[in-house]
Amino acid sequence: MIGTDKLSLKAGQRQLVLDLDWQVRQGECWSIIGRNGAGKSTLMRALAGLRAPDAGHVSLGGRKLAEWPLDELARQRAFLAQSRSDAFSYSVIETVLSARHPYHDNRYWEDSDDHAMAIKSLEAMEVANLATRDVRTLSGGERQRVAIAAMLAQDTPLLLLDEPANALDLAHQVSVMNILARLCREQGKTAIMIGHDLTLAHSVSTHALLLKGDGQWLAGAKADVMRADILSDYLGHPIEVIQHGTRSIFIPNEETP
Ligand SMILES: Nc1ncnc2c1ncn2[C@@H]1O[C@H](COP(=O)(O)OP(=O)(O)OP(=O)(O)O)[C@@H](O)[C@H]1O
Repeated sequence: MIGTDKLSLKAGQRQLVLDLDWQVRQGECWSIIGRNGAGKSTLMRALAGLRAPDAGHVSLGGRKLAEWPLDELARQRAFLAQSRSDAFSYSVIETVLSARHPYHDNRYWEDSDDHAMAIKSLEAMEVANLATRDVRTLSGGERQRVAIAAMLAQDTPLLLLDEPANALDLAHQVSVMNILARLCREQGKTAIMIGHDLTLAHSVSTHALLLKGDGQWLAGAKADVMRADILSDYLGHPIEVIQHGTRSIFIPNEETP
């Protein structure tokens, strides 16, 4: 589906990711995990084709990202950025409909398919009742759910999400993550998401990519990678995993004085 070949990413002189060889297959749901500044968003932007690699390359469907025409790429992947600012007065429904632009070819206006998809996505995110509201009047969590709805409305095979649970209350964190996991499981979508909640990441992901922030990385099935010893090393803080029925709960250990 998407993969990297000897991908290197730098921030100034700092090596964030070095020689990343990584394959993500259709239907998989990956979490990218690392401490602040480790390079997660930088990698996500490179996967979306919004940032050029410093070395190596990203491939989508066996073709280098740089070789994809932008309109075709827009129908393959949707990207949820970590933050957004709304400079203009748009309604919620207009915001979601504008995300359907890659399907318009030479057409200016949306058709009933676009409307149906937009409403379905807003309903899935439980914000259909806000359809006529100005996006600038929404709360942080409501705005985040509209942004995720806009992403779902694009109906792309690949979903790239930078901290989708940001600003969401507990119930919506769980429901949004479950929707993403279900899209992968039942519709064969592929999701790659960044998140800091290890318990939530473990419950919905099939795989994890850990970044240390100095170039080192580790990728694999969550059972192999999301282990207390490995996470403690990558996150620079002792972490304990507690089994609760079938669930794994990740808690940071108290530091001894
Ligand atoms: N244009 C830039 N110039 C210099 N440093 C940059 C630039 N852009 C990003 N960085 C640095 O690169 C590092 C990686 O940033 P990135 O946003 O990818 O981290 P992250 O893992 O997503 O962090 P967080 O968990 O805080 O969102 C950070 O230390 C950041 O300050």
